[in-house]
Amino acid sequence: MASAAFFSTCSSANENYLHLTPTHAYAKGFVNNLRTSNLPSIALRNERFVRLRGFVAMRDEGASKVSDDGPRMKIPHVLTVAGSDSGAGAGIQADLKACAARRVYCSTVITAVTAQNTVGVQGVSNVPEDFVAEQLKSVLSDMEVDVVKTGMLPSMGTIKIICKTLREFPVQALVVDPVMVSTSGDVLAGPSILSTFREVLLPMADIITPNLKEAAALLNGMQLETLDDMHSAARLLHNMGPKNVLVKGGDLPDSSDAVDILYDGLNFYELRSPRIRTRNTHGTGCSLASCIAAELAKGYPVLAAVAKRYVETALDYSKEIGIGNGPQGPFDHLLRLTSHSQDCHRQKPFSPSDLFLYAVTDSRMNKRWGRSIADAVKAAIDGGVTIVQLREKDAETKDFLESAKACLKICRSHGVPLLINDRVDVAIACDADGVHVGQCDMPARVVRTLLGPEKIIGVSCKTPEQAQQAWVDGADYIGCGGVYPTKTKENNTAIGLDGLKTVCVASKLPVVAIGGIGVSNARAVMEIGVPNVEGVAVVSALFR
Ligand SMILES: Cc1ncc(COP(=O)(O)OP(=O)(O)O)c(N)n1
Ligand SMILES: Cc1nc(C(=O)O)sc1CCOP(=O)(O)O
Ligand SMILES: [Mg+2]
Repeated sequence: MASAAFFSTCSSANENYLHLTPTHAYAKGFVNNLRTSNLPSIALRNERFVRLRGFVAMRDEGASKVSDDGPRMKIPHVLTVAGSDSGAGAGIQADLKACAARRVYCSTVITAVTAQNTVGVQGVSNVPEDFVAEQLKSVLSDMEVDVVKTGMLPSMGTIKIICKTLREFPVQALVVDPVMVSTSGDVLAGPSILSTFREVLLPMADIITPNLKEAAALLNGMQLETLDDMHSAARLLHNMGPKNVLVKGGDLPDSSDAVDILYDGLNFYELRSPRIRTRNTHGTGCSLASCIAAELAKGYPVLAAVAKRYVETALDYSKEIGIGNGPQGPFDHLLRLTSHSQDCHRQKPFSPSDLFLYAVTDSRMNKRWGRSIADAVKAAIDGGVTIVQLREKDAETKDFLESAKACLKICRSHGVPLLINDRVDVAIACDADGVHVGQCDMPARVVRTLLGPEKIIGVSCKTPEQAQQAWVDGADYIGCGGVYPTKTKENNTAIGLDGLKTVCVASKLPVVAIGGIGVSNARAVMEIGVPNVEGVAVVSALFR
């Protein structure tokens, strides 16, 4: 039965849950209690970002405004300044789709219009520089842009106008994708702009994202053929002024992996992922840069923002689509173009906001209530949980697999991801959305190899070092706890809110807090003041 304390929480939200099952009602109580605390968390993200970037003043708009017509939530906003691609695989069109996929608003300033398809670029018409300036002013003077991302900049004048306008309307970050040559090999910005690029734009950039050809062009034709060459290029480009350099090694010969090098002036990070063999790679550079801009706009630091996984997933997903007859096709940014009839049976791409209310099942608790795992999961989803993990420590493998399949059906039909605790074999067998592993389970790096780029991987972490390793291993999020003492997991040390904060600050991945969390203390967890706490994971508060 639901407790009196619970109902007092609910009645404060003016809702009557007496007709609901306890799990359903408890989940609703969480959602109501946390929903209001999510707004400050967005505010804190923006505040932290401003601090990270070294700006003295907070933007005075804050996270949410209250006007006569109700509250207005601040939405992360990227402005892309780039060329239009009539084939819509790259340029402005790719940027819009990538930002939409990352759930960020995207406004556009068009610098050139290209007649382009999967064969190549048939024509280019530059937008007059004055009109680029006018578009920039229209957007920046009115809308609260967080991050500007640049793509095709066809003339020195255009580059100078952008830099001048950004000095007048400063934003939190500038992402520069130094587009010079299209994937088809057509020149989009000639050598005449190189010096302006180096001298004016690069010093203002928070991150630049050249591929090997672009890095070579910026470095006067330097040969880039090995990983060592990429390290040297990143260092030399960093000397030109950008705060971070991402040299993309997709074109590196003789490499089975796609390796990018990120250099922040202090450390090199080798970002390695399996090379995805597909013709549909047109627009990957624009999309990755937009994705980075989108994550920066949400408040993530640069290292976490370099979300290669999104582009990998989209490429992997789009291998079979056939658009156009040329050698390089566009990919499916929103993962919506195929499997029309089975939309509800396909996995959605992971979003950190999925972690908001994370239900972890417990076979003993379900048994005590005499209900199946699937019934428990259904009730939790009806109550508003945003992700489910099946943690069935006592179940026989065969029964676990059957339950997992039943739960997956329910979860997919509600758009809620389903993860499996510990058992990678069960996850593969039922095609679950991912796996959650602890420090004594299969290493996340091995799990990633087994599950591929599309699946969600979570790792339990109690220390900053473990959080760093989870990121290196290719996890999507970390579970951090126990925040409070819990009876659900034996011999589990509680790290408290301070311990949680220490791990979150070190983590480049989104975090879900776990351990002893209930309706009464969930808000305190969400409000610890770090931007990457995305939600709370609970067992007994939902299922006991
Ligand atoms: C979201 C989340 N965080 C942490 C854990 C704990 O995982 P682990 O340390 O592997 O312990 P067990 O759950 O396997 O006992 C979790 N399951 N979920
Ligand atoms: C499964 C689990 N992992 C933890 C960790 O600290 O990693 S705490 C925990 C149990 C959480 O259960 P409850 O919500 O009932 O306290
Ligand atoms: Mg485990």
